[in-house]
Amino acid sequence: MKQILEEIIGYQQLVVNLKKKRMPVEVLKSFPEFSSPTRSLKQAVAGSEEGIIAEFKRRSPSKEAINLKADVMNIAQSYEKMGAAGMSVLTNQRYFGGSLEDLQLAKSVCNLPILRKDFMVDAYQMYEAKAYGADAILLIANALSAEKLEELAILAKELGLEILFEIHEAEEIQKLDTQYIDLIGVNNRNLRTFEVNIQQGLDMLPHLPSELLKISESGIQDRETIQKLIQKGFNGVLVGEFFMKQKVSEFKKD
Ligand SMILES: O=C(O)c1ccccc1NCC(=O)[C@H](O)[C@H](O)COP(=O)(O)O
Repeated sequence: MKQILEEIIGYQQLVVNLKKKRMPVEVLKSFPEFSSPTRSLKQAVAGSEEGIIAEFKRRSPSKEAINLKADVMNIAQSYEKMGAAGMSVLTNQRYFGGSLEDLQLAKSVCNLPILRKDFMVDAYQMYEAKAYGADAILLIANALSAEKLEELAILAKELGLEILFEIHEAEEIQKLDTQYIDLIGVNNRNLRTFEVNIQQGLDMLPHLPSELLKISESGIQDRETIQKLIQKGFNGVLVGEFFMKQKVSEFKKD
């Protein structure tokens, strides 16, 4: 059976090829956000105590429905009030129920830097991310070759987008030169098996470049775990399901 990561990447390339015809890069370049300054996710995380990147996620391949009726504008404003350093918006429709319009709406109602959380496989998606208001993009180490990662990283930088470089194992850090990396995301979820192991992420900390900000991603289900991860040396956390399952009135500062 084809594993989910390969399936998503294959699907993504098909969608990108269709989108390139429907909305050429030249059109994306005419969007107002394309020429607007970006907000720095890196600085926001560095300047915040817990470095929370709160994610907007309606559903997922591992959990299916999480919060299907969630209102992105309401959630974006609530994340900002809660004191999040940044917001992550899943823009993949088929697997996560998200869209670029969600990203655009989130950007329009809050001052948080916004990460486009998606499976980036093609230069076109960098232009798209910038046009719809992203401040940072995700590059997943084990989804692409080192050559492709570098090609996309160079373009992202040219467009003023920051890069969250996601790894699942310490050696994957070598796939992209650190000059391109703004934040390292250590994914606690194995994207092939969906197994979550927060301790494995913690064990990787001493093997990662000390000068880079480190974010623990996925499977974080309570405040105590956030505090533990920060105490042990992560600069921030990326949390989706835990927040998306709460009522916005329950979001707390600590
Ligand atoms: O969340 C999934 O099931 C998933 C499956 C396959 C590829 C990626 C997946 N998630 C993307 C993410 O990176 C997470 O949404 C993010 O780290 C937040 O995770 P969580 O706090 O567990 O919702």
